[in-house]
Amino acid sequence: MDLAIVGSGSGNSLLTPFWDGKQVAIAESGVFGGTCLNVGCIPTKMFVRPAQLARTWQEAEKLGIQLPPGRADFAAIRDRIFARIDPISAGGLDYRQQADNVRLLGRVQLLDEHTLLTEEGEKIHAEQIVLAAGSSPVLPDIEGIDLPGVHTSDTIMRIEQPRRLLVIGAGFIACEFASIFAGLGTEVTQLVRGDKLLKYLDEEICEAFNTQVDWDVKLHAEPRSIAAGPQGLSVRTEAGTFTADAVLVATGRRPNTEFTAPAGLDLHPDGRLQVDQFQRVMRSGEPVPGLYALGDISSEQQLKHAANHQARVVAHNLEHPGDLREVSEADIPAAVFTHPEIAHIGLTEAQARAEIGEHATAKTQKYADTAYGWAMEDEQGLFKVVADKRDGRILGAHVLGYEAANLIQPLVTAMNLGIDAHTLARGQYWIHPALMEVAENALLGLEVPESGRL
Ligand SMILES: Cc1cc2nc3c(=O)[nH]c(=O)nc-3n(C[C@H](O)[C@H](O)[C@H](O)COP(=O)(O)OP(=O)(O)OC[C@H]3O[C@@H](n4cnc5c(N)ncnc54)[C@H](O)[C@@H]3O)c2cc1C
Ligand SMILES: NC(=O)c1ccc[n+]([C@@H]2O[C@H](COP(=O)([O-])OP(=O)(O)OC[C@H]3O[C@@H](n4cnc5c(N)ncnc54)[C@H](O)[C@@H]3O)[C@@H](O)[C@H]2O)c1
Repeated sequence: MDLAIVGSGSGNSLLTPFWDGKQVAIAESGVFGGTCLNVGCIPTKMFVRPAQLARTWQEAEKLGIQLPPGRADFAAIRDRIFARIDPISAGGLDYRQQADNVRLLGRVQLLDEHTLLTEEGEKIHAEQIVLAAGSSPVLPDIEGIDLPGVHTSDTIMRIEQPRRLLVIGAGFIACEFASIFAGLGTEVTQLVRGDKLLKYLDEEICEAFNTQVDWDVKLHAEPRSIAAGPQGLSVRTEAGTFTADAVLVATGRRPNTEFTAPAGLDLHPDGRLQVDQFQRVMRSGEPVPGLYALGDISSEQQLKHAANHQARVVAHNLEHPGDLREVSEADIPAAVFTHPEIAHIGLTEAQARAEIGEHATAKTQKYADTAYGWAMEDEQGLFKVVADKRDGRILGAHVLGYEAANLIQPLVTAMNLGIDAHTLARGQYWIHPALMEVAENALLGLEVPESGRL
């Protein structure tokens, strides 16, 4: 083989026309297409949109429009989503099966940098290998975790709508599903081990999010056990026992590295593979030529746009071993598609103050204080920018509210392309009275040097 790829998620995008006519193997132990397509970003966001629509009657009422509260047909939504997604996965698999030069394998082990071992005991030799095997949910080791009705993100989207749902965890996945099911009419109780949801956020945004969510949250409620009874599934915690028809466990994801154990590769303390700036996998502190990794198996941020960028770098490096390209060191933005929505990039205000002390400046602009915010009668939205007073360098941006994931993008552009805060604010026209003016106003509120632009 010229190339073997483990994982058909982001790994599947590596097969550019360069590989036509060369011998390639793709190993996939699960559903073709990986997490994002089948059980991750795409189906979740296809549930987020109807959950948002089901909530619009509340905003409409504020503006003088009486709409009936949204009533979701969960089964129809679920079936529509998977009727669209499942054929894409099946089509992707079929396309690879039809290709003369591609061999499809099931679960494999990595024996060394050139050898995979299939479950049937066949050794596959490849000149170059890419490890793109992703990550899997981590489950707490408690009694009842394997009861029917206890789900992870891998299964929760295919169930019948529960009347009551318990969500365990306080991260991205737990919050997004709590928001989806609450929007679609399920009674959601989120059980949180610590004292807040999404604790890694900028403090001000975190506090606003925690006070604005429209489902029930129980803090200091680490699960001890789960039991099935006549009323449903009961989760016992130090804050009491909670009962529902289904339980979602969203307590983190672990990189899938077990299959690489025979090859003795270097791991970070959090379990992901160590890679160098060219995405080459490390062993005994040295990069292994021709062995690459990308995506959740080696990324600090388990995000699809990070995996996609790394896949472009790896695709180049596989094709040009004598002209390796480095992965970008730019800050990676992220969004949490909850109600309210959140987006962020770079340093929080507290992190900036810890790094540069009094040189840090921050400005939070409320959506409510812009013209479009008046039109929306918005009471929730916040747009925060963190910068360095000395040169106006933008260090971070944190947005909470309507369309946060879209509204943050100019700040991502500025940070990635090195545009300072005043130049970003005054170096362009901002359409009036679009909601995007909230970013302009936040930028103009920072204590930063003027760029000379008016
Ligand atoms: C519920 C959920 C929502 C998400 N939402 C977002 C979002 O909105 N935005 C965002 O940016 N990110 C989101 N993510 C994260 C995103 O899905 C992942 O970062 C991304 O899909 C990782 O891609 P990957 O190519 O590394 O791995 P995957 O797409 O997981 O591909 C790895 C594949 O390798 C296979 N595999 C594993 N071991 C072996 C083996 N030994 N042999 C053969 N095959 C093997 C697996 O079956 C899997 O199909 C979400 C994740 C989840 C779970
Ligand atoms: N919109 C997005 O971009 C998006 C959406 C979903 C997932 N993701 C990616 O997937 C990754 C994994 O998401 P996640 O939410 O599973 O992980 P996470 O690490 O963000 O959150 C895990 C949560 O589980 C809690 N927890 C851990 N062990 C526990 C235990 N024993 N009992 C109770 N609580 C426990 C933690 O305190 C934390 O709140 C994210 O880091 C993110 O990169 C991204």
